[in-house]
Amino acid sequence: MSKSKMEQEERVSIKRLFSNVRYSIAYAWKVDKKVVLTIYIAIISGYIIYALYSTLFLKCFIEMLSNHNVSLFKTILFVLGGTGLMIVGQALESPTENWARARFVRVTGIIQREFIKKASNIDLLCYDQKKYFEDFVIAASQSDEMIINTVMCTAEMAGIITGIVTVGTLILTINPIIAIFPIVGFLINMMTRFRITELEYQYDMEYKRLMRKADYSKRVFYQPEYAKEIKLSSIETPLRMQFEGALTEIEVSAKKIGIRIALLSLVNWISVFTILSNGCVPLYLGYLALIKRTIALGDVAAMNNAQGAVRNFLDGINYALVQFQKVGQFAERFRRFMDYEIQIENSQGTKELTTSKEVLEIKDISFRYEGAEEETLKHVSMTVKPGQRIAIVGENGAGKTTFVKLLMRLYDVTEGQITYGGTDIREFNTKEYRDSIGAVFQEFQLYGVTLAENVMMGEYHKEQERIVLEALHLADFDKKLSRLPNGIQTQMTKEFAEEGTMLSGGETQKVAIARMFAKNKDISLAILDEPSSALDPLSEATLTKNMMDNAKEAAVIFISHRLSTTKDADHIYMFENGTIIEDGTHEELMKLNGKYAYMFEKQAHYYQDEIA
Ligand SMILES: Nc1ncnc2c1ncn2[C@@H]1O[C@H](COP(=O)(O)OP(=O)(O)OP(=O)(O)O)[C@@H](O)[C@H]1O
Repeated sequence: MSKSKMEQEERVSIKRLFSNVRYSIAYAWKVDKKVVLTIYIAIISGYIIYALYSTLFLKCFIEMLSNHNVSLFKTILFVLGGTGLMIVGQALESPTENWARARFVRVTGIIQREFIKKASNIDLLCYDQKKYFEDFVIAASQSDEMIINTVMCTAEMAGIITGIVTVGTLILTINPIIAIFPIVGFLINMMTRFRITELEYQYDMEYKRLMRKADYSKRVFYQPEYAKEIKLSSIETPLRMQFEGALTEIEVSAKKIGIRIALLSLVNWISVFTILSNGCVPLYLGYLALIKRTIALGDVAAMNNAQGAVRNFLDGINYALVQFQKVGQFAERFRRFMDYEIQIENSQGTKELTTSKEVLEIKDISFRYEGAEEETLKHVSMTVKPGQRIAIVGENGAGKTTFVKLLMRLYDVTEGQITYGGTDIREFNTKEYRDSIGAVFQEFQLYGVTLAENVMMGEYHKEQERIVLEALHLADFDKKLSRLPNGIQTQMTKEFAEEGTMLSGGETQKVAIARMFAKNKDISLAILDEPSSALDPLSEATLTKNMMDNAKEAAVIFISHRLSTTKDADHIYMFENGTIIEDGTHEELMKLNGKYAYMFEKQAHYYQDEIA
């Protein structure tokens, strides 16, 4: 996508900015009404007091001094009253803001929790959508601060507007022409400031996008799992080039935008605002008082102060508007993320899942990944009966993993239908449906929690000890377990604890397999996507047998590149380029003498050569 197109996509209309700000305030209000209300009351009161003090107070004070009928005592009392009012105003503003910021820590916590809840539940397909993924990353890092800033900046704006109305009323009652000076200055300043903020935002987005690229290379260099390969290969070169490229692009972008911002700032700085306010207004007031003699000295002082206050207020509004624009733009991403309607993961279903073993029917399904040019799976059909052992074989990229992802409803089919016991799987509650499947995928992770939690893939309670030990036993993990310092309570990975245990690839795969054994449920389908790729031959034989036995009457769908492990399957499907090109038993496929037979013989030859 070209850069200008990206910029266009990032641009948020004024109407949408307002709507985003309203959204953020409503969000903060929902989370903590008291803090929002206190901030508004304190900041608005502070501004009203400041407005009264800097205009009306001064006017009355000068009038009292020029009026010989007012006693000194009354004048002192008046000054003390005004000072007291100002102290109250400041006391309201500053400590309240500090209190609110401290209390916002709680609000931040609530926002982060809601965010994590949503993030942990989003559909897998979101990870494939670049735009959505970027919203996700940015919302994760900025959401809480953005909501707090929205409340603060709108409270400031409300306070300033109230202040302007207060001071403006005074100016209008004395001489409305004075009001023109700060307003003209304000309009010019506002336009330049708005453009500056827009450019800063563009730069910020560009910076974040490029830094993600640079950060990736940085991460690869300091994470231990990459260290070995980096030392033994030249992958460092393209990674460094990518890193350098990103940094250079950041510099170019900073330079280009920097010049534009500097020019606009100059206009902003030589501000007509200053010239008008500090030059023209005093001259005009002097002319009215000394030449025309239409206003009193008290009014001159009050008017000069009043227009100064308006100028300060308008300057404040300028700043608040910039903040307003920023928070409105960031809120756009947070909002898009929070408003995303989770489809698959939240699907509650309309049909009850049966507990009896039923037929799984794949009816002419096709699937295309988001943004992909062509379909990854094309018109695939198959019937899987309870207790059957089904093998899926095929070259890399043939679509085998994608197929099992569809069976688990990690994605929905683009065309066709998958039914279980005659019911479309989209009509079941997603969580319940997935719970009825035991799966081991070729990609697995070891998490920075205890071994027991890694096996249970959730909370672990003492009464589950037997389940965990049995699962690890079936996964051929006993030998390693006996050497772990705290048994199943051993902390895995070194993420949080220096004494955390690292496992080998094969050992980690055994833990992943143990997860399936620990599933304390009578599963209806077992999906094994190359579950033994990292295992030694002895472990592979033991574990394959254990997995098959554990599945009992459940159907097993088994993906493997080693055709020696799949040849005993009841039915074998050979995938190529997203379609099934051959299917049958091992004997039938060998007789067919097609692609399967060719691959099988090649592999058999390889094993024999190896043994010889
Ligand atoms: N998230 C994704 N977005 C877009 N395309 C994808 C995605 N995941 C996989 N693909 C593409 O789909 C095709 C099939 O991938 P899949 O992982 O299903 O193949 P496979 O048969 O399991 O391969 P292997 O034997 O290497 O594991 C590949 O060309 C891959 O690039």
